[in-house]
Amino acid sequence: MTADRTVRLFGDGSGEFAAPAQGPAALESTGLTKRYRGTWALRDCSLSVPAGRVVALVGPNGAGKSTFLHLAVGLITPTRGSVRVFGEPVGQRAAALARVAFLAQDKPLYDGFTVAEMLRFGHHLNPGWDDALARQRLAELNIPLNRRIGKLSGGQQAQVALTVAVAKRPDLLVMDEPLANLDPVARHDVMRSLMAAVAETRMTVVLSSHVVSDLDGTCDWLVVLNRGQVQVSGDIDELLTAHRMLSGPAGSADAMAARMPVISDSRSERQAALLVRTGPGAPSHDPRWSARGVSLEELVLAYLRRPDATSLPRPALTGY
Ligand SMILES: Nc1ncnc2c1ncn2[C@@H]1O[C@H](COP(=O)(O)OP(=O)(O)OP(=O)(O)O)[C@@H](O)[C@H]1O
Repeated sequence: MTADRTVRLFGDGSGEFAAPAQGPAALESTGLTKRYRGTWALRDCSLSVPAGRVVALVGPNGAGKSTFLHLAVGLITPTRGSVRVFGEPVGQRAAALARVAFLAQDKPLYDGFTVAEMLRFGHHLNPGWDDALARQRLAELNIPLNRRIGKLSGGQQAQVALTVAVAKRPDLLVMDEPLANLDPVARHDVMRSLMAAVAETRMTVVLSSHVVSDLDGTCDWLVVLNRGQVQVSGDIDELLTAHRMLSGPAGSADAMAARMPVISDSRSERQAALLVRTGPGAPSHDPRWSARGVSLEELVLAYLRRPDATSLPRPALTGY
């Protein structure tokens, strides 16, 4: 028996990752499918997010992000498949949802309440409420308790909504577009205060966003949803390590592209740039070609432009 129960399945150059196998996943979906009348909002989504991660759920409009998050917190029921939170099936046991806080796209605040009244409301509804944490956060943010929610700026409202969610002391915090409608400074402030809360509470966070650059440097796990399907799920550092941008003569681009999975391929008359997935089994480079690392944004955009390309974990083998 090895101490690390993760079994690495690298070796064939496919660049696919083994899923970590320690403890129950914070969030796990199996064949998750949701159909609204004629629309398949989500199709056969299987993924697993380890506990303690900060997960970026990205995808274009209509990709199924909100549907996935609503299924994960039991607000809607799947057409097929299932979701588990810390090993407990969502929808069958209240225990799963007691550990979850959900921040919906339209922030769940009451404009007519003062901030203090909002805290009292949160306290009343949540047995695990941490009032000291809520008040400390709001004091640090200089948000007055006697101000009506409707009179706060958009950024302050987002901070109050985040504070209410964090004060529930969830093990899993799920947020649907928490940065939508915020200016760049407010987006940065909300992410910074989210990271402070994560450092303090060690909760797992899943947040959706359109703006990948907002998530870069703060999230450590990436899920890309596209057209209702999971295209990418994995540790961001591992994903970045496993992808390279290759540049070289267009004349030998076909030969290079045949060697490894190409996620994006852009060519001019003389030059070619290939974003590829490499792996330990990948062949060494042709000296006429140069390679560089990719940014998270480049990686996400490349996959979104190639809906048929995937980078998903293989099943982890435990106990061997
Ligand atoms: N209640 C509903 N009834 C019918 N169709 C729906 C419903 N909710 C979502 N859909 C459809 O399901 C698909 C996925 O929608 P969803 O809102 O989950 O995507 P999204 O990635 O969150 O999009 P956005 O980034 O625009 O918020 C879309 O085609 C949408 O029109």
